[in-house]
Amino acid sequence: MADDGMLLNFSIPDSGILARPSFKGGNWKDRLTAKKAAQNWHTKATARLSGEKVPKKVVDNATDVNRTELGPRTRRISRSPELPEAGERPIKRARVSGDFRPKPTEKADSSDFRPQSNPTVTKRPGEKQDVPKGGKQIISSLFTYNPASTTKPPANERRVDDAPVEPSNAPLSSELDTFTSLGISTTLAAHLLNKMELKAPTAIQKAAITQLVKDDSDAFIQAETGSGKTLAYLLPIVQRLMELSANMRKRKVDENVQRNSGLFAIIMAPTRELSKQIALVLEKLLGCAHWLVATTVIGGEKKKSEKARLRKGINILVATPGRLVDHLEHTEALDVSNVRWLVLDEGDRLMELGFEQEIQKIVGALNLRMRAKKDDKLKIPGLPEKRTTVLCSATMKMDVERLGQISLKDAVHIRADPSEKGQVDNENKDDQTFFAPAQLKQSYAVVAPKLRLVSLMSYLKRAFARKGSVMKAIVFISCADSVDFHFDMLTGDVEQKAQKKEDAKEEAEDKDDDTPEKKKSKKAKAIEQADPTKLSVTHAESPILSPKTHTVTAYRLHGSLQQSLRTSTLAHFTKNKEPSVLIATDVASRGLDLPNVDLVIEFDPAFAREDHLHRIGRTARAGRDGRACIFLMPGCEEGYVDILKSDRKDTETGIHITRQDADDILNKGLVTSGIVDKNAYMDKATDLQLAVERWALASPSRLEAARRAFQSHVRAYATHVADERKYFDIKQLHLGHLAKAFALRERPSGMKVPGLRTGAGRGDKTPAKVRGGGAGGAKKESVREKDKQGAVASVAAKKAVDLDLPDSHDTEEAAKMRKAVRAREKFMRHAGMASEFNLG
Ligand SMILES: Nc1ncnc2c1ncn2[C@@H]1O[C@H](COP(=O)(O)OP(=O)(O)OP(=O)(O)O)[C@@H](O)[C@H]1O
Repeated sequence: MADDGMLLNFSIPDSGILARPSFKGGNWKDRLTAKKAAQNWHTKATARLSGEKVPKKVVDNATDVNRTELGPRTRRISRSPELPEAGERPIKRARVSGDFRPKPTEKADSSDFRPQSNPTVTKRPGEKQDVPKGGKQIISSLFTYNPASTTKPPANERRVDDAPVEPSNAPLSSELDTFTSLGISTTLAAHLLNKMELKAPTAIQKAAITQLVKDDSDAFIQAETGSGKTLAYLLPIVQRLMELSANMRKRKVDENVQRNSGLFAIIMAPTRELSKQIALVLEKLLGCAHWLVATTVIGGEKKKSEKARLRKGINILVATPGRLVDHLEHTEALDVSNVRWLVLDEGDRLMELGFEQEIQKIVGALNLRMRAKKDDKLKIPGLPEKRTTVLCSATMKMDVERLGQISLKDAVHIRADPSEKGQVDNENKDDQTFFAPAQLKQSYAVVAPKLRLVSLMSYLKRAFARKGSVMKAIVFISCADSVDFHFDMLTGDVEQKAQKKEDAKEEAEDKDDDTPEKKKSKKAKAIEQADPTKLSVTHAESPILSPKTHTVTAYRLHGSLQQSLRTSTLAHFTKNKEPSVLIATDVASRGLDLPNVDLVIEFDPAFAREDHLHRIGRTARAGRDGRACIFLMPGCEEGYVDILKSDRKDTETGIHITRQDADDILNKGLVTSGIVDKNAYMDKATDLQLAVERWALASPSRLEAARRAFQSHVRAYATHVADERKYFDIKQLHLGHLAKAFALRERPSGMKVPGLRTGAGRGDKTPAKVRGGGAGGAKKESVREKDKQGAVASVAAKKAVDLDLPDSHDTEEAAKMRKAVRAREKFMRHAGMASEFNLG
């Protein structure tokens, strides 16, 4: 080639072509990594240029640096020669929020938590993101580092769904078992059949009616949930009052019993909901004896209108104990001298809530006024001489015995023996336990803490996927804050379907004159307003649970809601004929008869076995089918299965209880049939989790609600009864993982919730993840001692969570609960049981 005289300028700067760049941007770790990597590359390149051999150590160092700083997923990048060019931004972490996808084959070999300094959460215009203190968020994989299950499902486990079981609480089927054969009048029996569609009595009704219609002895009725105990005591009372009326007519004393003839029966129940429910059944029953008048006196209602009703005259009264005492002391018109039937429904709960003193007062007042009336010439003819007291309770625990001592005398023990249905069973006095209905199909789900939220949603999505398969479900949660969080999440636009639609619409008609700032603030306001964290909203459509074909409505219920709201929520849920789910605390676990509940989910296990039986007893009532599932975490909680297996008495090895695992639940709930990728559920679950996290981060009030829910949940966890705390050991709880189930991306230790009491049971400085191991016996002991002291000091606070104490509304129940807590605390101090803050 000819030389055309061109000169090439190869002059190089003094610093040389391999100048070290200065690094800007990223955090200090990233800058250090990039600097070291570039340094290494520089050394190698200089060596190569000068024809030297590259020292092996340098190569290894580079790899090591990148391995330590960038984590295992970036190893491939660090080994490649694509090191940062001079002036380029350093290598970024591979896993960032938003584009994070778990690899099914991923091996857990580094820290699960990856702090993100710049989370790439999609921020909608106008949305605020409350980034935790220090700007760090933890976005961990759902499917790594989960604790392994300690138990294995038996290989040949029989599916309980397939096994036919005879219902244990159904009406009796023999032709001989009719209401009339028990001593109920044909008028009343006809009314039961025609107006209430009740053909035959249940076993406990048969036993109780037979006894109470003919005898004035006191009685203790014990039967399983949904077996018709309410009618078992109401029917004999109404029957006896109808007879009294007939007697008056016969003797020409009067036409009938009138409302001003006197108060003859008092029914006491521990909660307002239960009182109202009993009053409703009674009202239906009195449809055939309209001259008999019943009413309720319960806390939370207007005393003035109650007084007015009492003044007009009443024959049967349904009451909560506190309000009744109030009227006994302050309402002159309330004359109890004719009371001949006193029923204490849910006796164990009455005692648990600390109503002992009130009951003592009531029984004392009844005795006193009855005695005073004995010689009265105006006595009603046919009225029994003696008062019959009936105590209903599922269990015969110590406190029920105490209640019996206060109120009963030579009582007959009435229980329906499954072997001889309808018999009064006086033999089995030692049998103090009670069982779940036989036809109830039970299962347990072993779900790691991180997977709890997505598993619950997945479970519910599947349950409601087909209209008609599940019409009503109840999800039990340990505390009110957590109920609020889950309700808000289920009714929120988590997947932002509505938001996306609105955005598109707004973009299309973006003709208004608002400045961008104005638009932004409008949107932020709208997001805040749409937030259902306001307590006045107790039911709403659940977009996330509603399939395309139908709508699912979510409800919430807990003790911190105003009474009127609780009542209207329950009424709405009861009347709703469409699929619906009630998220509730134990306020809904006792006695409530909510029709057509097909499924009960114990998302948080109950604080005691009795409560668990009451909860699952909201389904499978009066012979109907029902399903119940309890969520347990891998580890010590799995031991609780033994307790669940003892739920029925008539099997030697315990009941069959089906096991479900999280992957199975996620697969069935999130993956549409036909998808062959067996790990597709992981992607779906991750997307769902991220959607919920983004939703929670999008509003400060939601984030605060999530934090509050998490902290209250942890406190409530510490209040399981002493006997069962080996299964629910707070020291085994992985708080970091659990926080993920509340859509939180921050370390539990740094979490601050305004207005929430500091951690009960341990000092604030105790590490978030409290584990037994580590620092040796002395330290462990001191932590335990601290726990103990904290526990005792805050016993009331713990119990407040346990009992779902309303914070601000000083309701009758709340006052009772506090009183009970104080009484127990005192008792425990005397008995030297300081560490036992939750007696079963
Ligand atoms: N003889 C009967 N035939 C059919 N259904 C009945 C009969 N008696 C009661 N029921 C129905 O059974 C359901 C449960 O009744 P109830 O609430 O009295 O049960 P319970 O034993 O008090 O339950 P819990 O222990 O949960 O309070 C109600 O819906 C009621 O209408």
